[in-house]
Amino acid sequence: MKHLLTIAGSDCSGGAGIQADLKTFSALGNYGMSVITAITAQNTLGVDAVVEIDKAMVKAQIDAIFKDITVDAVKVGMVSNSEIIQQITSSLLEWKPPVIVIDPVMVSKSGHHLLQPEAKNALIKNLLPIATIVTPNIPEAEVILDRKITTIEAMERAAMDIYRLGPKSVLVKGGHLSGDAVDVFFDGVVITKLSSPRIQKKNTHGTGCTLSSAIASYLASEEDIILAISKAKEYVTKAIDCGLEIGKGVGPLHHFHPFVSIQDKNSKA
Ligand SMILES: Nc1ncnc2c1ncn2[C@@H]1O[C@H](COP(=O)(O)OP(=O)(O)OP(=O)(O)O)[C@@H](O)[C@H]1O
Ligand SMILES: Cc1ncc(COP(=O)(O)O)c(N)n1
Repeated sequence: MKHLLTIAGSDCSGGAGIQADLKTFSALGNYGMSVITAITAQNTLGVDAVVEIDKAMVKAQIDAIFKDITVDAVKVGMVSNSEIIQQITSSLLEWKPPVIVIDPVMVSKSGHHLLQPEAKNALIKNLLPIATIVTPNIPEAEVILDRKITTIEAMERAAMDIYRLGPKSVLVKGGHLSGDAVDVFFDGVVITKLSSPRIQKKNTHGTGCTLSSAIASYLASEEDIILAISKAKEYVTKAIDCGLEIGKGVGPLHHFHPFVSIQDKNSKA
């Protein structure tokens, strides 16, 4: 069992953020821990309110974990503002976890800004360079590079250009294009495309959070990075396929234990 830490925002409705991350860590057999950067009041319909946590409290949470417990991998999600970003960066540089997955969360599926506009540069200058892998979706890659991305070829160029900003590798996620769900990975040498059939289901709240947490889980187990991403994509694909009809809007994914078949889980859902 590996020790996984998520540094992210809380989603009280349980579909995204810290809650999705912890469910993913557990489903993949790991011990999950959390540092909360913001509390959101949200549900399957949208985000009603956000309270950011003071950077001193973010630091205190990180220190409390690292001075006591070995951390095998960290996933960073919603980070809100530049003060919190700078704090997380300096804390991670101090404690040096072996794996850092950065999911540069900017806007919720429902359209609410989760990263303040002033924080974009801090995210690019501070957090991206310490990432083992950064996992932008297409709208996030567009904000990072300040240009439109509408094709898989443009995703490939985007992965290479984001790599130049300093992360060890980049995965540009294709959930926002049409056709097959194709993600593009670049490790500085080779482009690898990972494709899965697009599932025509509406309950996809928290797909990005789930994928990045699953990547962190598999990297903690020292999987080869392409194998880790492939396994994580397989996990998120199954979780979308079993998405739950909970709430009146875009419902959450179903986090299931890999040893339990989807059919068993469906009959219980
Ligand atoms: N309908 C779908 N069918 C199959 N795979 C999907 C679908 N939607 C997204 N994916 C996959 O889910 C993963 C997350 O991608 P996506 O682009 O949705 O991230 P995201 O926008 O950051 O998610 P979110 O903001 O909902 O957390 C990727 O591997 C993507 O290819
Ligand atoms: C706390 C938090 N973190 C991340 C997301 C992104 O997830 P989605 O794009 O599915 O809304 C979210 N809605 N809330």
